[in-house]
Amino acid sequence: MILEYIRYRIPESQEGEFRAAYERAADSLRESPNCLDFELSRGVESTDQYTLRIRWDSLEGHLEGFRKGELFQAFFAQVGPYVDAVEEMRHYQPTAVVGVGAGTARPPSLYDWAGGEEAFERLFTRFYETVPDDELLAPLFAGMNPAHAHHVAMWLGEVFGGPAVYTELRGGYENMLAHHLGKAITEQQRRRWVSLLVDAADEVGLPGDPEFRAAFMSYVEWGTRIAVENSRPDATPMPHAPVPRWGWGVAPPWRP
Ligand code: HEM
Repeated sequence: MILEYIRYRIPESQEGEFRAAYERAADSLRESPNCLDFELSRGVESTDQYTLRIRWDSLEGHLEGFRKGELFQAFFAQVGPYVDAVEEMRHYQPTAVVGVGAGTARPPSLYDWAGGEEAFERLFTRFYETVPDDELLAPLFAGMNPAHAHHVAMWLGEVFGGPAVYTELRGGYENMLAHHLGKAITEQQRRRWVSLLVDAADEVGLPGDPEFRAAFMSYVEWGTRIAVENSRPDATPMPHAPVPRWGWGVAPPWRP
């Protein structure tokens, strides 16, 4: 990703036409697959100053993709008359100094909302207490590692925004995948796994609010279906992938 800044000085007499020209030119940016986003802002202290900030996918994306493509012609047809008013036109590379201020309201992670590490331990301890009594799941987990509940709690905690302990201590995605390979999990077993997990979530008092449960279930649906796919004898799963980081989706618990 690369940032482009174009700074203009526009006399008051040309301001209206300049802004109207940019409104038309903006269509080319909106249509460009190389453009991530953009904004034109006007100086507060010096109202004749304008800055256009464009985030491009890459320097090459801007110079080769956009500049040499048809969209640029339409763009330039609008803003070309203001070339002489350009004071700076440069690319900038973002640094590691980035952040979101406290003024931007963000909900806590799903991990914190659930109650942190202890909540996931409770959940999977209870869940794996019920598994040996289940006729569909018991055979699959017959030789289960005694620390299995703890390991899956670590995995889920990491997925839901907790510390990356499964990655650090248990080998991340690759190890989780290895445990599912060749298991030939059936759809009935998957459904039962989900159903017992929901029962356990209720029994151990995981938050029951619609927002949390919607996010929780969305991961459980996704994750169990992937487990089934990867467990097929003829599966060719991705050998490497990051541990997913799940969020609230379209229904966070509160809004600014
Ligand atoms: C969201 C869905 C799932 C997640 C996040 C998940 C996660 C995990 C993880 C992290 C491990 C490895 C634990 C370790 O490091 O020792 C594991 C192992 C295993 N999983 Fe899953 N799993 C999911 C779904 C399923 C389903 C649907 C089944 C079967 C119905 C299943 C059956 C197993 C089995 C049999 C093992 C090996 C247990 C052992 O021998 O220790 N998993 N799972």
